[in-house]
Amino acid sequence: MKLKLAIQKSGRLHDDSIKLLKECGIDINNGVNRLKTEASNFPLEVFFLRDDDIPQYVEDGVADLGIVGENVVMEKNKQVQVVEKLGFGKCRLSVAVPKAMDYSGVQDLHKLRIATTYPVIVDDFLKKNSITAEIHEISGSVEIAPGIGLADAICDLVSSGSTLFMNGLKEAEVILKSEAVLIANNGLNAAQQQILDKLLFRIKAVKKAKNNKYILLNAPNNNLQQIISLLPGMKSPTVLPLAEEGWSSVHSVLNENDFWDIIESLKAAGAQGILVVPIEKMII
Ligand SMILES: Nc1ncnc2c1ncn2[C@@H]1O[C@H](COP(=O)(O)OP(=O)(O)OP(=O)(O)O)[C@@H](O)[C@H]1O
Ligand SMILES: O=P(O)(O)OC[C@H]1O[C@H](OP(=O)(O)OP(=O)(O)O)[C@H](O)[C@@H]1O
Ligand SMILES: [Mg+2]
Repeated sequence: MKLKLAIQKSGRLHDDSIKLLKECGIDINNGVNRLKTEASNFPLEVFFLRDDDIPQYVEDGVADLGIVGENVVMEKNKQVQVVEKLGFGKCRLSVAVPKAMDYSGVQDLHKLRIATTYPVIVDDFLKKNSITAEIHEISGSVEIAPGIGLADAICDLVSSGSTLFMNGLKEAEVILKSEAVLIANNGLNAAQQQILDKLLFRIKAVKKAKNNKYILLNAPNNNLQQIISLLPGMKSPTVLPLAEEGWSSVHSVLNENDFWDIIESLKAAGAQGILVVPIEKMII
């Protein structure tokens, strides 16, 4: 028994999808132009496909699992379950208008022609806001549409905003925020579910590790309690005596988000020789 996983053949999600599998300890041979491969050390077969097709394949059971953006899951609207957010491919789907346009709110989209590759999501957004506009579906290079007179506004993915900027557009409305997700067929049997659980266990350990750092520091014993109180740790920090009298080595795990604030407080409390090390896997 093997699970079949569909990932993007090439494009924004390809490399990170392969990297995630590697970090999960799954070896796949993804030679150039291969459209299908098997993991050598995990019950997984990998298909390389256009991302737009992945939700349909997962609904049909041609693939059991898929890695796609939430934007594609919403647009395709197939019967699949989203099992895990993967933390990469982060972007937003936004409406953008020409920089010179006087835009003050969604009502300004009324009667405009909007070019997009996301007609379903845009239609839904317009309906929810009671706006009547003309959706012009195109399959790529969306940002160029207003500049060549094809549309008055667009709806497309944005991350840095540089594509909008280069095409003389400005972001007007964020319709949704998206990242890559693992989707699964709704009818997995018990044996398939067991493999998925095994994969999910590894993905969660990799994700957790990415959000955390291992920290080591030297603390003067006379301020040890204060320094320990600043460090959460998985259970509680490890404290070891240093060879030099009056000092201890303190080890702990810190969340990336709290990181800089805590480092500053630690320094202020007399901590020295602070080392911060990435964690490869983290199992709680
Ligand atoms: N600029 C971006 N920054 C971050 N993530 C992005 C960005 N653009 C797209 N993505 C995410 O990556 C996914 C794939 O984007 P890509 O541009 O490679 O799609 P595509 O051109 O439709 O590829 P395909 O050839 O597979 O159909 C998008 O659906 C989205 O979830
Ligand atoms: O805000 P930015 O950082 O500029 O990113 C946004 C651009 O990225 C995506 O296209 P991509 O570069 O993946 O090319 P594509 O047209 O081949 O999908 C998206 O369709 C936007 O055009
Ligand atoms: Mg596509």
